[in-house]
Amino acid sequence: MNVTAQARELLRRDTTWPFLVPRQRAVDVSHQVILYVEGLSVSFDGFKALNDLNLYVNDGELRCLIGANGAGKTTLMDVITGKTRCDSGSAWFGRNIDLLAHDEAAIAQLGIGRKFQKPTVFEAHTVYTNLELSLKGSKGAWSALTAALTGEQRDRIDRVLETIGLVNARYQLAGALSHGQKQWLEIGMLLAAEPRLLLIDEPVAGMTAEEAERTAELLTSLAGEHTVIVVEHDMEFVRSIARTVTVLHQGAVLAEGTMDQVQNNPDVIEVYLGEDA
Ligand SMILES: Nc1ncnc2c1ncn2[C@@H]1O[C@H](COP(=O)(O)OP(=O)(O)OP(=O)(O)O)[C@@H](O)[C@H]1O
Repeated sequence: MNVTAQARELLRRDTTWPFLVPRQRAVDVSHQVILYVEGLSVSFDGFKALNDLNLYVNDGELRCLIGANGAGKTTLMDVITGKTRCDSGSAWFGRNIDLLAHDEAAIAQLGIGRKFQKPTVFEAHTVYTNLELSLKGSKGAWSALTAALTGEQRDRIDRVLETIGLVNARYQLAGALSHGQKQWLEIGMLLAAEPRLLLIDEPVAGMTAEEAERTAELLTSLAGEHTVIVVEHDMEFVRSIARTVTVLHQGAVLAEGTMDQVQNNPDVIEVYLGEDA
C-alpha cells in the first residue's frame, strides 16, 4: 500500500480506530447467572430504601420486578446502573465484573442498558438517525451524523427496526411518532448498542391496550439473546410476559416465583396484592 492509500485507509470515515473503540469485557455467565445482587442496603437520611436485598437473575431471563410505591425498585435499578452508591452489599455482572467498582458511563459500556419510563428520543431526528446515534462505538453525535455507516452497522439498524416494528417509519421524525412507537424506538436505541442486560421501567404506562400487547411481544422476543428486567405496576401486563416475578417490599425481596405463586403467597396478598385479591 502506498503512502496515500495508507493515509486514506487511516482517515476512512466509516471506521473507528481500533484503539478508540471501547472494549466491552466479556461477561462470565458460566454459572447461568448474569446478575448477582447480595446484601444490598441503601439509606437516605437514615431511611432504608434497600435493606439487605438479594437478587439473582439468569442469563437470557425476562424478569418482572413488582412492588408498591416506595418498595425500592428504582433504587435497586439505580445501584445496578451506578447512579446511586450503596452503603453495603455487592452487585456483580456475571461472575467477573464488580458493578460497584464502575461508574454510570462505564456500566453502560459494559452492556447494561436502561430505559426510563418517559421516552427520551431525539424528536427532531428521524427514527433511523436516532438508531444511528445509538450504535455501539459511536463517537458522539457529530461523527455519528457525518461518518458513513458500515454495511454491518446498516444491517444492525435494519434488524433493530424489524424487531421494534418500525421498518415503515424509518424516515419519520421521532417527534411525529405515537407514544407507544416512541417507547419502542427507545428500546431500539438501547438494542443498537448491543446490551447484554436491559432494565426497563414501566414500559406500558400510558399505552393503549394494543400498544401494550405489542410491547409484550417485543419484550418476550428480546429474552434469550438479552436478559431483560422489567419494573411494572400493570399486573395484567406482568402476567402476560412474566415467567418469574420478584416482589419487593420495604427494600427487600418479599416473594419470588411465577405470577400464580406470588399472587397466592399470603405475605404478598397481605402487603401488596391484598386490594386485588
Ligand atoms: N434520593 C432520595 N432521597 C431520599 N429518599 C429517597 C431517595 N430516593 C428514593 N427515596 C426513598 O426511598 C424509598 C424507595 O424509593 P424507590 O423510588 O426506590 O421506590 P419504588 O419501588 O421505585 O417506588 P415507585 O413504584 O413509586 O417508583 C421511597 O420511600 C423513596 O421516597
